[in-house]
Amino acid sequence: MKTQTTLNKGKPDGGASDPVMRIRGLGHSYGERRVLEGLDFEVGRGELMCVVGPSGVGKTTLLECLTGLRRPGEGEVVFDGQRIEAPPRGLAIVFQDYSRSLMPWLSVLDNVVLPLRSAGLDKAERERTALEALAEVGLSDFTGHYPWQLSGGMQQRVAIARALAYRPAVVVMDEPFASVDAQTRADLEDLLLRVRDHLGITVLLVTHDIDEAVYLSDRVLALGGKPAGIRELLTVDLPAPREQVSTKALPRFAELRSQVYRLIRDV
Ligand SMILES: Nc1ncnc2c1ncn2[C@@H]1O[C@H](COP(=O)(O)OP(=O)(O)OP(=O)(O)O)[C@@H](O)[C@H]1O
Repeated sequence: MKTQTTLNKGKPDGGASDPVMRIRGLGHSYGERRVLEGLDFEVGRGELMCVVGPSGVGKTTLLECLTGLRRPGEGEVVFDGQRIEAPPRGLAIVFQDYSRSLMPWLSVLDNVVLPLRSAGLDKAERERTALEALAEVGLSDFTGHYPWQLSGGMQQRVAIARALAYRPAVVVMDEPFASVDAQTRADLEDLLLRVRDHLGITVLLVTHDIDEAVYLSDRVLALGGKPAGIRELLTVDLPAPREQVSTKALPRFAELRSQVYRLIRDV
């Protein structure tokens, strides 16, 4: 089992000691509009990195380029030694809108099983893998329910289980907790930290919430400027394990929070 204390992969030049993703000279334009320019950084294996920046800066565009959903205009993204041209196996994506990502006519179990059909597993293996992933997110007692019978937070846990069932090396999440209430959000943040520690996966997460970015991250990637580049790749040197009340009460948490706030505000 990995612990958060071993997961601080940052190097001063934006590199990582054991990189799972390398981003080199990444840039992108929509027509004449230049959105991203000259991004160079690495994501360490097992690292949790949050991407922050003002609205419209290019966070989603960056995630799309990193996952192979969008081909960047310039530069390259290398995942486990292979240049990404399309969404690779070993990389799972979780979006904000769980209500549109789950199939309402399928049970919780079948929603998690569905994408495993292309994974070359037989029916019994698919079910076993899906049940393991549902246990990981604490939903073993709800496998026969339908998504519409669950709360928003539980539905997002199903979406996370579906991503985990693939046994990905990297999970990419775009504002995954933005549509739930504050308490559920805190619970899902802690679930993500537990799952990351337990499975040793790498997580890249876009968020507008500065507290969330500091609380979750090993490093925070702050985007800024027009076109956007890396304003800073900030190492979060908070002790592990993180805990909602005691971690957020630390003076260092407040310092880091102000630092990230300033990075986002001073565009
Ligand atoms: N498909 C597209 N075609 C043209 N312009 C786009 C497209 N997608 C995004 N843009 C523009 O590119 C810029 C960056 O958008 P993006 O969605 O990546 O930013 P963001 O930081 O994720 O924004 P937000 O925080 O508001 O979600 C914005 O100005 C947006 O209007």
